[in-house]
Amino acid sequence: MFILVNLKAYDCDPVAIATAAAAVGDDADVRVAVAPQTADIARVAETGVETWAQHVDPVGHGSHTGSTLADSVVTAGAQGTLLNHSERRLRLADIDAGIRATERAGLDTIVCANDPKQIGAVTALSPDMVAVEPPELIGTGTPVSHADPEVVREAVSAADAVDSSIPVLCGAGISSGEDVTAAGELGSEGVLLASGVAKADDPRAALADLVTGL
Ligand SMILES: O=C[C@H](O)COP(=O)(O)O
Repeated sequence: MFILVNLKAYDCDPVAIATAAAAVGDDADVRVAVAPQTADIARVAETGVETWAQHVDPVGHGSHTGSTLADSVVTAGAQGTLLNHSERRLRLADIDAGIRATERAGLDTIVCANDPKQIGAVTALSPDMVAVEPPELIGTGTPVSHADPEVVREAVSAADAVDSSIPVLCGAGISSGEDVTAAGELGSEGVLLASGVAKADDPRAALADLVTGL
């Protein structure tokens, strides 16, 4: 299982969480990555944890004030980026252009989608991975793997029908090892989570709990 912790814009210590994530991942031999704010990518990457961007813009070098380039996050130390997160929606053409920009930069992509139909559509654009996240469960602490297992199963089927080589992750409300195990049993090859770690009183303990069943 791949565990990607998205720190969003939460008021947390990205370096402390990254350091803990690297240690927990190493100890458990589980792939654990952290997606901090863009401005924190370099110092998070310096901890040795696998580092992801939360978003890049579908543009190259040029007159694009305020844009985040795929090349720039690679230079800062990112290995991959989320695209089309529920809180950073893109038009289909921009998702496609974003994936092409990441390919040129050598950056992996996880394209997020709300539901199985959208998962089928974005899988057709050939990202490295896709992630299904029902928006109504994001940040609730109610795990998608328990609250809506069918959406995970159907997302896996929808992606498989288009390209079975593209792994499907799920996210929303995931906060425990039990949730991660349940996600795996539904066919998910990873989880995308945020508040369960970023808002935890003890993020290291929260991270350790995530890998307990793996
Ligand atoms: O990127 C992460 C997802 O939006 C899930 O967020 P959450 O774990 O706070 O529900």
